[in-house]
Amino acid sequence: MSKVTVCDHPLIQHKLGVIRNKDCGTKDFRTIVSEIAGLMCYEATRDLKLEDVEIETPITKMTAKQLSGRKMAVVPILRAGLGMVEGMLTMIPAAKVGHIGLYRDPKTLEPVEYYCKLPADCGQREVFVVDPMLATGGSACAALSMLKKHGCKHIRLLDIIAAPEGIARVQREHPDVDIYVCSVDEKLNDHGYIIPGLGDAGDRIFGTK
Ligand SMILES: O=P(O)(O)OC[C@H]1O[C@H](OP(=O)(O)OP(=O)(O)O)[C@H](O)[C@@H]1O
Ligand SMILES: O=c1cc[nH]c(=O)[nH]1
Ligand SMILES: [Mg+2]
Repeated sequence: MSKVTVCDHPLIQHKLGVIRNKDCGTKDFRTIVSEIAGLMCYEATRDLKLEDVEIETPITKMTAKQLSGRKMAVVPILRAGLGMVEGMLTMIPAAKVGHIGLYRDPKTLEPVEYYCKLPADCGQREVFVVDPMLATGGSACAALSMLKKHGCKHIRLLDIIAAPEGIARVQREHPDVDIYVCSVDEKLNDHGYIIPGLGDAGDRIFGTK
């Protein structure tokens, strides 16, 4: 069963409070989403493997550490997930970036696919799927299925805010995928929006409403 980690670091929780506020404008919203993504990346990479490496400091020889596990990839779910890419790459600059285009049909709430471009070797990589919102879980589950069809076997899902319904669906359909969130909110409203949430993340990042 997917492990759910709530990233409860005070800096993350403070920043989350700022972007939830309806008066937070596009510029600040975009900047802070990126900052939160960087901090979430720190939590979501905590168990990466290290190996010893012999180096020489300006003073003496020593045994240092370096990452030894799989190479990494960041995969945003378009559009809102794009807001988390830069923050992720500040922490893991060598990661490749794939893109999955999905939007949620406002009437049916079903995800509609419109784009998929992944690194050729994504099956060998540790994949970090990023999207600020996990609501019904339809978009995340569709993205995870697309990645698995392309051979990805080691996937983690990072969402800033999740509804309990979305977490339950990912756990049911993709029990091998661990989930990292900053908050598990109360519930969904009749239109599939997270309560209290922060509204439409894509619109707030790109200023489209
Ligand atoms: O869990 P779900 O019920 O599928 O909802 C979550 C999805 O909805 C939002 O995207 P949206 O469809 O608004 O597309 P956008 O990023 O282009 O705004 C959000 O960024 C997720 O991808
Ligand atoms: O609350 C929600 C639900 C889905 N997508 C969003 O951007 N916000
Ligand atoms: Mg949207």
